[in-house]
Amino acid sequence: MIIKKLPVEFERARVIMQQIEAAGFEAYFVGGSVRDTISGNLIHDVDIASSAYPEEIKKIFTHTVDTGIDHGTVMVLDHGEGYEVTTFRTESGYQDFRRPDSVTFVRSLSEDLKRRDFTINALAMRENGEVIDLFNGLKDLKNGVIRAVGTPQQRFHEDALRMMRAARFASQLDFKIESKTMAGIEANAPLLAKIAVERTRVELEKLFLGQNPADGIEVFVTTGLFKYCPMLAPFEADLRQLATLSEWNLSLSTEVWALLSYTFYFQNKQIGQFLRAWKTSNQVINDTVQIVRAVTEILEEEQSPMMLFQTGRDRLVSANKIALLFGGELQTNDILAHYDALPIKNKSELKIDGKQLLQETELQPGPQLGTILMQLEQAVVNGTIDNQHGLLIEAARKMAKEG
Ligand SMILES: Nc1ccn([C@@H]2O[C@H](COP(=O)(O)OP(=O)(O)OP(=O)(O)O)[C@@H](O)[C@H]2O)c(=O)n1
Ligand SMILES: [Mg+2]
Repeated sequence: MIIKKLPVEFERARVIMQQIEAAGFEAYFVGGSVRDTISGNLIHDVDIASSAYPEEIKKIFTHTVDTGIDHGTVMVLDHGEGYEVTTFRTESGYQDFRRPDSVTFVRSLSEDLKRRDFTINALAMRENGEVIDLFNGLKDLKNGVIRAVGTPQQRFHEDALRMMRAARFASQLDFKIESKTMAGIEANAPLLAKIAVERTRVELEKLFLGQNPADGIEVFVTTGLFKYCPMLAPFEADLRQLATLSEWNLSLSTEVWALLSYTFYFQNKQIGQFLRAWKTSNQVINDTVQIVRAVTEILEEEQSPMMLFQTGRDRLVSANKIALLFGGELQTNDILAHYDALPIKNKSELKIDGKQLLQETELQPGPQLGTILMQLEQAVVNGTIDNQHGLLIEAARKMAKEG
């Protein structure tokens, strides 16, 4: 097979490949970009594999950066773009199921391709668009099949994350996993526990953000992979329930965590524990807490002004996506119209602050000051006091007297 019209990302990289070839080495496009081009999807990063050793690549090009020299990767800089060129390699001695003990550089493309995870990811392409298909990857790509290269057991022992990748590709590409590969995942699922949680997290997020999350989740649960992920083991039934949902619409990783937290009925504290176990950022934890609370209110059709205010526009959009998955009936636009009609959107818009309260009323520094500020904010958000400085001072004096 020859791909006649290459995406622009490849066109730009061709010059690099031609220079490597002119120096007497081989160079191929490999990995996801080849797979995605053949199946007509957009590509994001172009990976190049070469028979040249890193030192040889560095002699060919003036501008290079050692981005992963130990693994054989050098970045070649060309007109402001960077291209990762990785030497063909085999990896040996996978003691811990995740990182090879040593990387051996080789001169042969087939040695390199046969240690890749799936046939659809083991395609290579010359700079002229000619596809090299040593493992029937093209057929699997056409038929929508995820099949390990060679023996599944070996591939998953080399890197147990590949089992999550299989579930992720099932959703992302809407492909089916071939039966021996599936059996290999079932048999080796416990090895996933050895993988750094950050790596697993990325795959799980991609799974939920793919074309067919229901099928991806089905694989994740049926193979037992979920049992070897932080805090998911008790939730088989809930995960299965998720696999029955349709009209998937998530687009942000935070939405994935909010969906899971909502599904498992986690309270704020549990959301924190859950997401810390998955090593997400504090930002994701905060957003998730707010989104889950909003989903609950939206589904109960009681959107209080304070909830809208505290959730904020972007998180309301996320929350309603989750509510819609669970049969919510509110249009996102209607919720946003309510939000947009709030008297203030942000604390800083309140026409009073602590300093002014101290200067213009008899209030003293201390907890009462904070309480009164909060009550004023609530009153303005709920529309019971207009956001005017004089009115707020007056209300604060009254609160101070009553309090
Ligand atoms: N655990 C892994 C990770 C990657 N690869 C190989 O390295 C390539 C590039 O890896 P990566 O960019 O992580 O994945 P892609 O398949 O390119 O998918 P994506 O589109 O998400 O980048 C893969 O296609 C595959 O050939 C592998 O064999 N085993
Ligand atoms: Mg890639």
